[in-house]
Amino acid sequence: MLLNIKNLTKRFGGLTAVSKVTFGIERGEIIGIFGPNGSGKTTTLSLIAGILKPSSGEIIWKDHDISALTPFQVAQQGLVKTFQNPQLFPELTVAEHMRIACHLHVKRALGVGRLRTLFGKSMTGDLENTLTRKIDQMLELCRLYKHRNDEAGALSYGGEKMLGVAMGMVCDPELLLLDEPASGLGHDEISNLDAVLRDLRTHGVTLCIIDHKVGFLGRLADRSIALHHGAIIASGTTADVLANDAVVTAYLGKKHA
Ligand SMILES: Nc1ncnc2c1ncn2[C@@H]1O[C@H](COP(=O)(O)OP(=O)(O)OP(=O)(O)O)[C@@H](O)[C@H]1O
Repeated sequence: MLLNIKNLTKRFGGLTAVSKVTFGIERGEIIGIFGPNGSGKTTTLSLIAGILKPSSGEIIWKDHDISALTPFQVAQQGLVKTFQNPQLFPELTVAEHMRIACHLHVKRALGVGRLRTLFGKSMTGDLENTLTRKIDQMLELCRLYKHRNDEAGALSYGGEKMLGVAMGMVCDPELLLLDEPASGLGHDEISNLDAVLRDLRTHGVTLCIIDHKVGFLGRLADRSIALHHGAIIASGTTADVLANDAVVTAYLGKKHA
C-alpha cells in the first residue's frame, strides 16, 4: 500500500470535519472522493498534504507516519496537492509560473539533493537546460506547451486550472492530490482534463481526486470513497459507490443516469 489512512480525525473547535476516516491507496490507482458540500473532502486532502494537522489518526506513506511533517516535507516525500483555484500572477507567463513552481517547491524547499534525484546525475552539467526540459515536458503532458509564452491572465479558466496541475506535476509527485479539478469547466475542457489525467497515470503518477462531477469522476476513478458529515459512508469500485443507497440519499438526492 502506497498510502494508508487510519482513523483520520480533524476537529475545528466543536465541529468534527473529518471523523475516523480509514482508506488506502495502491500505487497506480485513481481514487475518487465524493461527498456533498462540507462533508470533509478538502480537509481530508489538506491533512494528507500536511497543510492541516490531524486531531488524531495516522497517515502512513510507504510505512512511515507523515502526519507531523510540514507541507514541504510531505512534498519532498512525493505527495503534492493542487488547489481548486490556483493563485496565479496574471502578468507572468505560463513558463514563468512553472519555473516558480520548480524553484520554490523543488530547489529551495526540497534542496539540491532532491533535485539530483529528480533530474538525474546529468543535472550537474547545465541546470537551466535541465529545468527547461522538465518544464517543457510537463507542459506538453498537460497540453499547455503552446501557451508557454502566454501570460497567465490570458488563459481560460480551464487553462488556469490546468496550469495548477502542471505546477504540481513539476514537483515530480508520486501521488497527486487534486481538489475539484473539473469544477467550473465546460464539456470540452473536462474531456481534455480526463485525457491529461489518464496520461499522468500512464506517466506513473497515482491520483486521488475530489470532484462533484459524478460523470467525470465516475469514468475516471478505479475506486472511490464517499464522505458524509466527515465520515465514510461507502467505499469500493466507483460504480458501486455511486449506486450505494446511502450515497444516493446523502449526496445525489436521487438516482442518476
Ligand atoms: N479552517 C476551518 N475552520 C473551521 N471549520 C472549517 C475549516 N475548514 C473547514 N471547516 C469546516 O469543516 C467542514 C468540512 O469542510 P471541507 O471544506 O473539508 O468540506 P468539503 O467536502 O471539501 O466541501 P466543499 O465541497 O464545499 O468544498 C465544513 O463544515 C467546514 O465549514
